[in-house]
Parts: sequence; C-alpha cells; structure tokens
Amino acid sequence: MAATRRLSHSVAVITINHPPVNALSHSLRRSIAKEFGDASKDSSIEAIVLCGANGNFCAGADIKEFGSSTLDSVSLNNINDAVERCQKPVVAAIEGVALGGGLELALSCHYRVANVQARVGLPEVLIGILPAAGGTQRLPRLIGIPAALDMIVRGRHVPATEALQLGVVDEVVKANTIDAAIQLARKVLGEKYNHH
Ligand SMILES: C/C=C(\C)C(=O)SCCNC(=O)CCNC(=O)[C@H](O)C(C)(C)COP(=O)(O)OP(=O)(O)OC[C@H]1O[C@@H](n2cnc3c(N)ncnc32)[C@H](O)[C@@H]1OP(=O)(O)O
Repeated sequence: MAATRRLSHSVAVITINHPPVNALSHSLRRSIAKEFGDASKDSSIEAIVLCGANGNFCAGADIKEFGSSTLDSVSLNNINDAVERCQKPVVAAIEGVALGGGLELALSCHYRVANVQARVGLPEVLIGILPAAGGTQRLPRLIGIPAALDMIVRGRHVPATEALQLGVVDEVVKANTIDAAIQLARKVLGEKYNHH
C-alpha cells in the first residue's frame, strides 16, 4: 500500500493505492503525507491531482485498523489541513467511491472532478460514529447546512450527478476522470497567470 506520484505537464498526480478500496491505513496516510509534502515543495510542480487506484478514490478510514493502538502522528486531519492550505491548486479526481475520510480528503482539495459512476458520502453514522476529519465543517461550508446535515445523518451514498447539483463536486465526466482533473488544474493555473 502506498501513494505514488507521477508528473503530467507540471501537474503531480498522486495515486492512492491500497486494494481493494484504498482505505486510509496508518501506512497509507504516512505515504500520502510524504508524497503530498514533496509535491507541495517541488518548484517544478504547479498543481496537484489526487486520485485512487483500483477504480475507487477512497472508502475512508481503514475499518480493519479500528481498535488498534498504533501511535501515529500522521492523522487524516493533518493531511487534510496540509491539502487545504497548499498554495498550489489541488484537484480530487473521484472514481468509484469517496466515502467517509475519503470524501473528507476530497473536500480538503480545492476542486473535485467526479466520474458519472462515482458515489460520495459520509456513512460514518452507519457504524455509530461521526465524521471527524473536517467533513462536518467543510461539507456545510460547501453546500449549506440543510444538505450537509441530510448527508451526515443519513449516511447515504450520493450519486455523482446529484453531488454536482448539490455542489459537492465541480464537474462530472463520463470518462478519463484523471485527465479531466489535470485539465481543470491547468485551467485554474491559466486563470491565475492571466490575472497577473
Ligand atoms: C473516523 C472515521 C472515518 C474517517 C471513516 O472514514 S469511517 C469509514 C467510512 N467508510 C465506510 O464506512 C465505507 C464502508 N464500505 C462500504 O460501504 C463498501 O465496502 C464499499 C462501498 C466501499 C464497497 O462495497 P462493495 O463493492 O460491495 O465491496 P465490499 O463491501 O465487499 O468491500 C470490499 C472489500 O473492501 C473492504 N472495505 C470496504 N471498506 C473498507 C474500509 N473503510 N476499511 C477497510 N476495508 C474496507 C471490505 O471489508 C471488503 O474486504 P474483504 O472482505 O474482501 O477482505
């Protein structure tokens, strides 16, 4: 399990890879933090795209590690704060599911592009907990309190087209989600440079 990084036209594409659903285990979080930190500091990189391998963005915290007492300084909150604060545009490319901590990670990105087949949600309530990595703040800021509360208390999986209507994602594409996210990042960069 690891996050890997490749470069596409000065955009770093960081792929989260922990089969089958890219659950955020301790070691995956460490790997994401390292790749993201390196990309943020690398002056040859102008923007960052976060995506998932195995046909999914991320199903959230690794439920199989719940109850383990491993001490880990790389919390999902730390990662999400670093992503949100990044000076470079960060775009999430969402395929499959972005659930729980996976959606919270995507919400920390500055933009979100989803495949039409994707689903997003905060299903923590279904396992008796509440979102605790910024979802209860970032989601209402993005889509308003009533719609966010509906997602948080019902824990339902929201299809990409509805997520677009609600404003959870910025764009829905039928194919080539990662390319679309790279294009969006480059468009944002173009707008930034045109304003200077
Ligand atoms: C604090 C808490 C935070 C930050 C959280 O994020 S809590 C976790 C929130 N996420 C969830 O509750 C998602 C739970 N998973 C699902 O809803 C579904 O598994 C799925 C929609 C992601 C996939 O569904 P499906 O295609 O039907 O496949 P399975 O359900 O059979 O799952 C396949 C294997 O993946 C394992 N899995 C799924 N989610 C997780 C997870 N969050 N952590 C660890 N492992 C996960 C699942 O156990 C299956 O594994 P195997 O049985 O094949 O070994």
